[in-house]
Amino acid sequence: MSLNGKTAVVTGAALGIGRAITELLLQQGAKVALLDVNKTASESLMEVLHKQYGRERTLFLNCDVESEEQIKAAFQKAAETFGGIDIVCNNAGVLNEDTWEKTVSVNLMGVIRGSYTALEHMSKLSGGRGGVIINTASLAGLGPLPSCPVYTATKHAVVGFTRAMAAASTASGYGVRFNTLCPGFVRTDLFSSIISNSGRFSHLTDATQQLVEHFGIVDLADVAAAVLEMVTDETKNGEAFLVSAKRKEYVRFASFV
Ligand SMILES: NC(=O)C1=CN([C@@H]2O[C@H](COP(=O)(O)OP(=O)(O)OC[C@H]3O[C@@H](n4cnc5c(N)ncnc54)[C@H](O)[C@@H]3O)[C@@H](O)[C@H]2O)C=CC1
Ligand SMILES: CC/C=C\C[C@H](O)C(=O)/C=C/C=C/C=C\C=C\[C@@H](O)C/C=C\CCC(=O)O
Repeated sequence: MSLNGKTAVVTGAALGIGRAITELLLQQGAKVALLDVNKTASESLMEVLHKQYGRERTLFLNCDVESEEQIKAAFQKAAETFGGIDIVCNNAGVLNEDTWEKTVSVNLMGVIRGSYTALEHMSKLSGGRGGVIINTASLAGLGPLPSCPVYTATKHAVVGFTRAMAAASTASGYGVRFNTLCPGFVRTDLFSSIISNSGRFSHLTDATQQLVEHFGIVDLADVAAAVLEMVTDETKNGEAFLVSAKRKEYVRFASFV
């Protein structure tokens, strides 16, 4: 699937993985609506993107994925500006075991809000033209991160939700593919916050460091490339792409039926 003329919405687009996804989608010819709460970082990135891609193919929308109202307004504005939505990356996420309710609200509920709002615009049953939704989980969506049990729970939930939505979409005829991205450790602001944000489990950060040493640090470019593959390969639906420094593979889940 070529991305020329396609429209993407990326949440958490201002920094880290979201920025890398945004820049790769733009390089591939897409138009991108960048949704984020960090206005300073977003405006700084938009200056860079305007110089590189012009002003017509990007749109920054200040949007907190904890707010249903803000998500709906941002997706509506993106659809009106670019004439529809083809690709959504529900990527915004936080890691904080102290403010764990917020972690759930952003990482899990934000992905659910984004997925359901995206379907309103993309589903062929509601006048959309179909497309693909990529939800960002984590390696912590596949295995336990002892210093971050709530973060781990949100990421496991994103994997399960996304796989179930892929099956529901196929059964319903929405024409929308759902896949989940499971990156390993990536040097971003979120990664750097692990020690200060482990809360009552801060005594376990050594165990996390051992996991970092085991899995290594993966490049942002490799993470973004995995997203591009799941976006452009129209055979991919219900997949979880594990991307670490040493492994890049679609996860094989046990089947009980
Ligand atoms: N850095 C890592 O090692 C890994 C990160 N992830 C996941 O990747 C995603 C992106 O994380 P990073 O790029 O590492 O983090 P980051 O902290 O560098 O960037 C996160 C972006 O999301 C935005 N954001 C945070 N809360 C928001 C909200 N309520 N509404 C809208 N935007 C919001 C931030 O302003 C920021 O621009 C997250 O879902 C994270 O859980 C997954 C695996 C590995
Ligand atoms: C330090 C946290 C920094 C960033 C958070 C980010 O989401 C991240 O990179 C988290 C990584 C968590 C890894 C957690 C546990 C790994 C568990 C192992 O049991 C293996 C997990 C999956 C292997 C999959 C497989 O098929 O073998």
